[in-house]
Amino acid sequence: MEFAEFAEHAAGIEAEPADLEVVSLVADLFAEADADLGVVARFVQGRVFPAYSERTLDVGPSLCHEAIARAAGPNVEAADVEARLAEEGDIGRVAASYDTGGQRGLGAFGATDGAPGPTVREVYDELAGLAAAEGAGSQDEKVATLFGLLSRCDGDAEARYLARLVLSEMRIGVGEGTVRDAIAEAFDVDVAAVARALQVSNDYGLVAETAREEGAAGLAGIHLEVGRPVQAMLAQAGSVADAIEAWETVAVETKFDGARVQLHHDPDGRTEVFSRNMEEVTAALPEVVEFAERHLDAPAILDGEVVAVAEDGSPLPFQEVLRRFRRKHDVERMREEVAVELRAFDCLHADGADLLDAPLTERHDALAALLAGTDAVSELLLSDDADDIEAFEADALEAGHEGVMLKDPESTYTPGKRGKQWLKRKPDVETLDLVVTGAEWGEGRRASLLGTFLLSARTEDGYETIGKVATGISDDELADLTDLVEPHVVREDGQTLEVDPQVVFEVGYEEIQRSPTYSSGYALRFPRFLAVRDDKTPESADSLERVERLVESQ
Ligand SMILES: Nc1ncnc2c1ncn2[C@@H]1O[C@H](COP(=O)(O)OP(=O)(O)OP(=O)(O)O)[C@@H](O)[C@H]1O
Repeated sequence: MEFAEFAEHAAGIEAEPADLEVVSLVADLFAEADADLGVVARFVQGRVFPAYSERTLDVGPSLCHEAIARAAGPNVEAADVEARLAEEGDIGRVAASYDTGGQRGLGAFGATDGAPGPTVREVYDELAGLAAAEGAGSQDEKVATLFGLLSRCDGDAEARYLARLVLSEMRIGVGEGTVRDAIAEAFDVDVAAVARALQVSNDYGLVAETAREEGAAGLAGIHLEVGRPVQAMLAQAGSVADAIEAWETVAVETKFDGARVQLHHDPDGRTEVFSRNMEEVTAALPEVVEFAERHLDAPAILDGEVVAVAEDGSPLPFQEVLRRFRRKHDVERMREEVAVELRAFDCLHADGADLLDAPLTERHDALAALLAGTDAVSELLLSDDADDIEAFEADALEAGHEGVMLKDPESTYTPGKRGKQWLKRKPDVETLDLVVTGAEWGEGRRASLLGTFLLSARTEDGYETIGKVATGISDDELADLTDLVEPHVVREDGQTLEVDPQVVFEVGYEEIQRSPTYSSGYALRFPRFLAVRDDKTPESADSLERVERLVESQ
C-alpha cells in the first residue's frame, strides 16, 4: 500500500465524527491493506512497533522539527517550525503546511525529482532503521532519515500523518477498541475472539493478519508466548465487606509494596523481566533472573512484585525499589546497596499450559508447585471470616507490608482489566479519635497484655461505646498500650476491664453502621488502631455528634 493511500484513509477517519462509522472506515482500510495489514493495524493507532516491543523511535519534538525544517527548504529553521506549532498546536498540520516534498525541497537537497512517494512498507523499514540507530551521530542519522521520508511526501496528508506517526500523536480517534472491532468487521470474525487474541499477544498486526488468513480458528490458536509480555491484571479499591458479600470465600494475600513485574522464563533460552507497562527491565534486576534460573526448570510466565528487602529479609519501602528498577548503569554497585527479591502471586503459564482461564486457586497451586521450596510465593488465605481476614492483615502490616489484596478465588486472569475480581483493601475513609473506656486481657502468648480496647465517643454528659479495636497493634505496641491503660483500670471482671476515660486512640475504620451492640447505637466496621493521641484529652476526643455527621455523609 502506498503511504499516500494510508494517509488518505487516515484523513477520512479523522473527519468522521460517528464512532460506528469510524470502525467501518478502519475496517475498509484493513481490507485494502493487503501485505501491509500488520503494519497498518499499528500505524492507524500511531504505533510503529507492537506494544510489547522493546523498540522505540526515540524521536523527540526537536529532532522532528529539525527534519521538517530541512525538508521545507533552505529558508526554514527549526525555530520557524516551532513558531508555527505554537500557533497551530498540531505537528501534523505544521508539517503539511510546508512544501516538504515539492520541487523546492527536492531541488534544494538534490533528491531525485519526481521520485515516487514511499509505500507503507518503506516508511516502516525506514523507521525501523531509525529506531536501531544508536551512539554518536545517531541523532544526525535520525534527522537525515526523517528528512528523506518527508522529502518524498508529496501530498499534504502524507506529511501530516508521517509527522504525527513519528511523534506517536496520531490523533484520529482510533483507539485499541476501534481496531479490535474493525478487525472483527473486516474479516468477519467474532469480536470476543479478536479481543482474546489481543489479550494474549498484544500484537495488533499479528491478530489482524491471523483473522484475515485463518479466521476464528487461527485466532484461537494464538497463545501466550514466553518472552512476549501481556498486560497486567489490575485492582479496584474495595472493602472486606464488599469481598465477602460478593464471593463469600475470599482469597486474601499480602499486598507487597514494590514494583509489579512479569517474569518470563525459558529454561532453554532467556529469562526476561517486564514492568507493568511491558517495558523490559531484566538488566536492572539480576537477582530475579538468578532466582528464576536457580528454581525454575520449566517454561513459565509469573506475575508478582519485586520488593526491596533489608538484610533480615524484612520489606523496605517502595522508594528503595525505585532505586533499582529500570536502572541501566551501576547495577552491580546498586545491588550492594539495595537488595531486591521476587514475591510471586500469580502464574499465567506453566510448562506449556496457558492458565489465563483457570481459576485463581488453580493458578496459585501451579505457582506453588513451580516454586516449591522457595519463599517467593505469596501466602494465600481462603476465608469467609472477617476476623480471620483482619488478623491476616494485621500480620501483614506488622511485617511491614502495605496491606492486603482481596481476590475472587474463582476468577480468571484478565490482562489489562481493572475489574472487580481483585480488590485492594479500601483505605480508611476517615479516622476518629476515641476514648478508651474498657479493655480485655489478651489470650495465649498475649495473656499478660491487654489485647482488645473498648472505644467510646464523647457526648454532652459522658461517653458512649462504639466499637472494639484489636487490629493493627504489634506486640511491642501492645506492651506500651498495656502500660498506658492499666493504671486507669477501675474495675475488673474476669477478662474484662472497665477503664477510666483518660486515653485517646486514633482509629481507622471502613464504615460506621447503626448497631444495637454498643450504647452509642453505632458500630465501627473493621476498626484499626493507628496511634495514641497523647496530645489530646478525652474532652477533645471526637463526639457522637461527629460520628452522626459521618454516618450521614457515608
Ligand atoms: N498480592 C498481590 N496481588 C496483586 N497485586 C499486588 C499484590 N501485592 C502487591 N501488588 C501490587 O498492587 C498493585 C495494585 O494496587 P494499587 O492499585 O495500589 O497499585 P498502583 O500501581 O498504586 O495503582 P493502580 O494499579 O490503581 O494504578 C498491583 O499492580 C501490584 O503492583
